[in-house]
Amino acid sequence: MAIQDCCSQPGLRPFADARADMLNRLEMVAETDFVPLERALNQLLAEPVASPLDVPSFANSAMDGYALRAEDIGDGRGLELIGTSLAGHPFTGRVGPGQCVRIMTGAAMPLGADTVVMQENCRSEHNIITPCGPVRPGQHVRQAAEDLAQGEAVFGAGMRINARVLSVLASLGLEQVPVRRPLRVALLSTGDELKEPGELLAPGDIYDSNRIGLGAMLTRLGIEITDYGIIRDDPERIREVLLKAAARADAIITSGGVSVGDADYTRQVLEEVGEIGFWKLAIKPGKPFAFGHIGRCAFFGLPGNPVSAAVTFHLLARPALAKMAGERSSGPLLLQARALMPFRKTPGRMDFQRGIVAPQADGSLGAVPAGSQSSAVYSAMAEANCLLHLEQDRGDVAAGETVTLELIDGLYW
Ligand SMILES: Nc1nc2c(c(=O)[nH]1)N[C@H]1C(S)=C(S)[C@@H](COP(=O)(O)OP(=O)(O)OC[C@H]3O[C@@H](n4cnc5c(N)ncnc54)[C@H](O)[C@@H]3O)O[C@H]1N2
Ligand code: MOO
Repeated sequence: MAIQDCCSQPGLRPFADARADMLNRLEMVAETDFVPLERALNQLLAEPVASPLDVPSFANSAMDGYALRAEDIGDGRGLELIGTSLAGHPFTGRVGPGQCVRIMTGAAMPLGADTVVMQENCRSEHNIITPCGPVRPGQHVRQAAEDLAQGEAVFGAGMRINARVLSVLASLGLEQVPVRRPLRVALLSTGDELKEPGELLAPGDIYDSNRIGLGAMLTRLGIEITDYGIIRDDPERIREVLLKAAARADAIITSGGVSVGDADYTRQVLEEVGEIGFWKLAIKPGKPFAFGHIGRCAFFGLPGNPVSAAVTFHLLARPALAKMAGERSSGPLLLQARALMPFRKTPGRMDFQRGIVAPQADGSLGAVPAGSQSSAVYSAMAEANCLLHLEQDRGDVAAGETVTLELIDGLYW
């Protein structure tokens, strides 16, 4: 049975409460840019989009075959072939009684015709086409405005422009898209032990992995990053950089130096040059996460441990940035799965354990821990495809219990 440990630290802020408080203190940075379609990927729509045209704008065939009049079908008689309609080259005449037109997929329906029969279902002899088998009136015709009608609302403001949204915008013929001005985020790592990949490590050094990972996530969110690199554990230097960054960024994201160690200066400097909204949450990983402001610039101090940095980015900084950017988001889709193995959990902090979830033979979802749950072991995190949400006060999870999780595969990290 799990027991309350001596370090559960009462007074830590519960996750949901801190998150709501943080979101309340943030305002949207609403400026609009017009960008060409090719540069709109990953940006947020700044205005609602209504369709400027009917999509499709003309009735067209869904199959290669023959366009004809449904009323001519039924007596088994052949139809006279009077022309061809190709995609981009419509037939300009009219289909009259007893006539048909050869038509290709995407080609405009000729005047007079209302139905298409696939070529596989027709006999063709000396310019006479005889449909065989049953024909449903109107079959294989894509009607004008079947997808979108002119003036119809297509997307709301704040929609993220992914590849699918981008394709729809292109189908509307839009060349320029109104997008929210990308957020400007200053990114830095703190720590005397940090080296850039490629540099030689002195005893006690490690490579800075947080900044590259956080930068990748920010890039996927369409954010403009100013990279301040690795800042050594020197309060003067940290102060200088934070003030410089705050003067031009909408938000600053740091990693490291937010705990209680002798060289943990980040939070201390924040207190001097800005204000702390909160510090220390009842979450694992990520307990020492710090949120605040330097002037109008939001500040997110992520813990240095790599898993803690990534998880707090996802749970706290990401929704905060979404609010600031005016993104319409419905939050993570939480799923239920069966624990296939026990998960160790100490009551006191909400635990976002890294797991691997997969469908089982009976169709239900089953989850196992993705290796080590240490907040310093990022390789296990890279293996994971989900984050379990284990409530603050609960203890160990027994095999067979139902757990709540969110998928992380295929997102921006
Ligand atoms: N006495 C206590 N010690 C610690 C506590 C506590 O409550 N009392 N909290 C622990 C928890 S939980 C965390 S999380 C860490 C967070 O510490 P900091 O945010 O101050 O981070 P650092 O001390 O600077 O670094 C922690 C760890 O992460 C490594 N690191 C730092 N930056 C990077 C980077 N950019 N890339 C890769 N790895 C990085 C660093 O070398 C340390 O190993 O504090 C606990 N301690
Ligand atoms: O919260 Mo720390 O992030 O447990 O390692």
